[in-house]
Amino acid sequence: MGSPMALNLIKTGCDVTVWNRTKSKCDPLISMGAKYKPSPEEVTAACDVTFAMLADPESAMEVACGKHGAVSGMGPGKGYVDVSTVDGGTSKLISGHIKASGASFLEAPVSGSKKPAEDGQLIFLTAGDKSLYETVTPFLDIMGKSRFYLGEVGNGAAMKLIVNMIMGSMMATFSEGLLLSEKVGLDPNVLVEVVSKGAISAPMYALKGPSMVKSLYPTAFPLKHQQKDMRLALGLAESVSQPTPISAAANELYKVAKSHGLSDSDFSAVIEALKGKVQS
Ligand SMILES: NC(=O)C1=CN([C@@H]2O[C@H](COP(=O)(O)OP(=O)(O)OC[C@H]3O[C@@H](n4cnc5c(N)ncnc54)[C@H](OP(=O)(O)O)[C@@H]3O)[C@@H](O)[C@H]2O)C=CC1
Ligand SMILES: O=CC(=O)O
Repeated sequence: MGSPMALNLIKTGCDVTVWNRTKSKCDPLISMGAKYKPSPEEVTAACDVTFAMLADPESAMEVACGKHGAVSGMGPGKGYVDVSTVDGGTSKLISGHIKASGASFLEAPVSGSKKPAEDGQLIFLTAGDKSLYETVTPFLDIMGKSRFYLGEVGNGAAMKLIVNMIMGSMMATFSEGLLLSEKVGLDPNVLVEVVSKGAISAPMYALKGPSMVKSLYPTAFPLKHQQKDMRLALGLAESVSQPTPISAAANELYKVAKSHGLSDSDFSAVIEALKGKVQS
């Protein structure tokens, strides 16, 4: 996600400096004009605004607050925008460290997958320092099609987790429908078409249904990240005693799919967890 987002900034003429743990993934961006720094600390020291796109709460914390992390290069007048999908608690911790340096913080997880990231069509769910939100609006508008400012840090994370909790459950029940249709002698491709015509139509079903029928799961949104989001959303629900039995059941399916080696496949591979025999 970070690569296509950075690429869109570069293409529109922004002065972009990049870092990634695996340096080779920066090379295409460098060849497009990005500068490179060898640590998060050196990126934040060199830039007015830094966007961070990391896998999960642990990596977001490490890159922000670890040795040679982003916080070390921050200071008054600078801004840190974390676009990773993490829980509100992690976001608040990172915010606290960034703000202690005198800098501003915005959480801004994104809705939309690999293709929307490439096309500059992401949806930003932001919360935190309003002045930083206003400063980075031109950049958000390059990388995305919509943006929401949701108030205090934690609200952006919560919105993102709720959206992905719904998405994960939708994908799980869609998988059940595809397999059931096939078992009762219906063509699952026709089911995809029928669904696309009615009130429950969703771009996700039309996009992923045909390849799911062929047992193909080209990765847009890795299954391991969908399961992470289900887990974090269930934690959020637990914190306010909100029953979420359907999402809890769906989460179990993603865990089964992970245990069958499908972590790096697209999250639509959750359908494999419902088959008698699991592909690897
Ligand atoms: N893919 C999608 O469709 C969407 C993803 N998201 C969210 O965006 C985030 C990124 O997703 P995506 O790009 O798909 O994930 P990837 O797994 O492709 O990328 C994860 C990134 O995190 C880095 N990373 C992981 N662990 C560490 C660590 N310990 N220290 C430093 N860097 C680390 C990786 O570095 P390295 O290259 O070295 O492994 C890589 O740059 C996730 O939070 C995901 O939930 C949100 C919307 C859509
Ligand atoms: O987080 C995933 C997405 O598609 O949005």
